Amino acid sequence: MMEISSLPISASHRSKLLSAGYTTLSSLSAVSPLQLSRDLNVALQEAVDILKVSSESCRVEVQDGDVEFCKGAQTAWDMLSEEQALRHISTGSGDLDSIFGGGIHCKEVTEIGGVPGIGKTQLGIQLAINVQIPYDFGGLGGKAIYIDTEGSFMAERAYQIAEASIWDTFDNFGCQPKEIPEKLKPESFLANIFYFRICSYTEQIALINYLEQFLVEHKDVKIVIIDSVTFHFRQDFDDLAIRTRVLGGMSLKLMNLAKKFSLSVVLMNQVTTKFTEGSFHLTLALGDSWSHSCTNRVILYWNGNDRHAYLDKSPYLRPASVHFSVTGKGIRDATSQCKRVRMM
Ligand SMILES: Nc1ncnc2c1ncn2[C@@H]1O[C@H](COP(=O)(O)OP(=O)(O)OP(=O)(O)O)[C@@H](O)[C@H]1O
Repeated sequence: MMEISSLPISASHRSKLLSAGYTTLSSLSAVSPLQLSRDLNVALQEAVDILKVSSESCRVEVQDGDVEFCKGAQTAWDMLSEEQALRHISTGSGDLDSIFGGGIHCKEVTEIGGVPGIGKTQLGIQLAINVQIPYDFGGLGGKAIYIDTEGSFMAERAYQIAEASIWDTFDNFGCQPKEIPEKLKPESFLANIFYFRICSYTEQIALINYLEQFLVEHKDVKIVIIDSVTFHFRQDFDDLAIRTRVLGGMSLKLMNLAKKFSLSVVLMNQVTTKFTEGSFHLTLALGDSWSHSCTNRVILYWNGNDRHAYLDKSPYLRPASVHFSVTGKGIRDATSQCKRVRMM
């Protein structure tokens, strides 16, 4: 029977496992991440990572070529406890976080739709920064992948948002500027965003197929942002049936990655106008063919001069609408005074 000593994990995790009585891999097969994090007194994410390594090492050859995974059963109570213990990624606005149920959830695909200029890219950059807030300061201490299909990501803007986010986080904890650790500089935050510029739908499909390998090599990535997910599919695809099939496959892959790597996938999407019941409504680009692609969907829209967000789809939260703003510091609770015409 395989021993804990053969697991490719850190020496400190190995000794914590042994001290807590986990001596064989099979002793880990039925334990939930939450239970393990309590037993070992480590962060939930560390427990998830240990269990992932353990289940990978626990593959047994059953017959010629057949491989089976030894996995313990998980109860609904374990699932709920895990979900409650998982940290969410803050949008920078408490109000906006509230309609997502406390921020953007890991293990889920969240779609954010809106008209040009409403702030989708700003929100994407903010999330790529906020996912890096250290664990001790209420964040995930993760890294980000930013897949830019439109060329709208601005590194200079990311620097500004990082500076403000670092300052606000430490300020909330009553820290003085000199107490901010050296490694928590905007430069380091930018260095933790893996940026991919995509210029066609074939590049996008190829990158999504490659993502799993990249994530295996970069396990600390906790968010993948695609801005915007449908841009090249709207521009370059003529055959609608094939487009629907390709998009369906892509969204399934993204959902699986979110679950497997316990990370959040955020898909930015354009909205278009649709004429129904005698009036124009805003609908997400690619409409019905794309409607099952995400777990949660939020639509950003103008209401007079104000930016609002509407929770359009969620498996467990009721529809809600909040006011938010885009400021020099990034996404914040509403204060915006900018002038716009009503669009929804
Ligand atoms: N430094 C800043 N200070 C305040 N507001 C800003 C700043 N930078 C950008 N904005 C606001 O964000 C808007 C642009 O938002 P963003 O690029 O995120 O829109 P978008 O929804 O991604 O649009 P598109 O679909 O065209 O990419 C600007 O019009 C401006 O109102």
